Amino acid sequence: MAGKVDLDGNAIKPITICMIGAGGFIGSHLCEKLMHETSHKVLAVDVYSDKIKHLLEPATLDWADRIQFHRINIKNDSRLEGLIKMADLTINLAAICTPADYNTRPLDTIYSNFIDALPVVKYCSENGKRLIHFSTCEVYGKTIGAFLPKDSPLRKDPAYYVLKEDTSPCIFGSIEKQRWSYACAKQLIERLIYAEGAENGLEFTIVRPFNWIGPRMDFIPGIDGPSEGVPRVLACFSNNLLRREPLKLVDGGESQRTFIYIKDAIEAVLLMIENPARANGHIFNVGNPNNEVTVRQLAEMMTQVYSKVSGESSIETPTIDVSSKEFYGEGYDDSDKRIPDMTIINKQLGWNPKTSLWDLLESTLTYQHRTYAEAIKQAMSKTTAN
Ligand SMILES: NC(=O)c1ccc[n+]([C@@H]2O[C@H](COP(=O)([O-])OP(=O)(O)OC[C@H]3O[C@@H](n4cnc5c(N)ncnc54)[C@H](O)[C@@H]3O)[C@@H](O)[C@H]2O)c1
Ligand SMILES: O=c1ccn([C@@H]2O[C@H](COP(=O)(O)OP(=O)(O)O[C@H]3OC[C@@H](O)[C@H](O)[C@H]3O)[C@@H](O)[C@H]2O)c(=O)[nH]1
Repeated sequence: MAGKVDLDGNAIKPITICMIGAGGFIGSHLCEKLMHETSHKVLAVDVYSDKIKHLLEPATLDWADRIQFHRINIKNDSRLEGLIKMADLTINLAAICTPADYNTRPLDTIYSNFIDALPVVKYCSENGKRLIHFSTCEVYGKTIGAFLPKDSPLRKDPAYYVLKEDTSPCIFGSIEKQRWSYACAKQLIERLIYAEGAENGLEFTIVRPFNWIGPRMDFIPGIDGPSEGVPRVLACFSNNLLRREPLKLVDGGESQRTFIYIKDAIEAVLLMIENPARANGHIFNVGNPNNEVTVRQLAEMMTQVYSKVSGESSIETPTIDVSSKEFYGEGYDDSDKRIPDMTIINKQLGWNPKTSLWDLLESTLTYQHRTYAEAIKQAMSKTTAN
């Protein structure tokens, strides 16, 4: 790693990073990248470590002295401030961030995304430490175009749907649509961080991920993680494919998303870590505007790709429609369309995503098949035997 330079040609000095939520999907990929490709140290904070256990043991690995796991719940642990003080940079990924929770556990969602993040911001600000905080593309809510008549030609005008960090409004539904509890809490913590920057000089970067997907995302119900519960769409559809059951399309699967491969997105985060002068004070969209599909198209593509990687033909009825009330319960609502504007990240960090949706699904579903197919077969044959 010797001789690595930043985007301005300056030598990159190894730093210590306090990574909160390091045991999650994004955290596990970021830890991997930092261990494999840099000399930085990581103080990894989480309540779980399963997704990074390959980086923590055995102690003989090349990077054994560069990663330490701290099993800490940041809600109530006095060790947090000490760890932030020991580090040069704090990255906060900890959150409840699965839509099935937003309307069914709104209090936990708001506490997790706002109240629990407050001390992290405060400790960074008081101790003069840099903070990279993970927000979400959900802070944009719905597009302006969603409110135009269905046949309006303006719906085709990017000015009505492309989401820009510095100009797009944040449009949420009514309070009884508790889906927006998450987006609203994330928006308020963004505003607080921004205000700490403006009034107290906090050095911060805010990341708005647009549907990052890949291996280790969420859990497969009944196999790992909680036995009950609804993960995000990649894991829901993977679970259906593995069990040879129809993929469920919520409210017709008409919502649109842009999906980005986790490994492309992690490149962007590493650039932020290693180029503070270019990243501080900015909010960055991180997504792939070229990978847009409706959820129905995603289901069709995943069905095709899974057939290819598993060698199994698809089932006769690959998808079924379900209402959002049936699937998520009362108070669900949805983002209609999410296309990130890439101007700011392009200008500041020269970053662009690379991987097509087909390619990222192929590598991700190969991983899902390899990791889960056997365990699912065994679990299903046990159920049939009982
Ligand atoms: N994956 C995406 O596409 C996406 C999109 C938008 C925003 N984000 C944001 O990025 C961040 C990481 O997302 P992810 O996809 O890796 O989710 P994840 O659920 O896999 O990871 C979050 C991690 O935080 C940990 N955590 C939660 N509360 C904690 C607490 N009180 N103390 C200690 N650890 C705690 C969890 O155990 C988990 O390991 C979140 O803030 C999320 O809102 C992710
Ligand atoms: O089985 C399913 C699961 C999900 N869906 C639909 O698929 C779409 C995507 O759902 P996801 O669960 O991946 O989550 P969303 O894209 O709505 O939100 C996510 O966005 C960014 C992050 O902040 C969070 O990770 C999460 O809130 C939604 O329209 C949802 O209704 C299905 O049609 N069927």
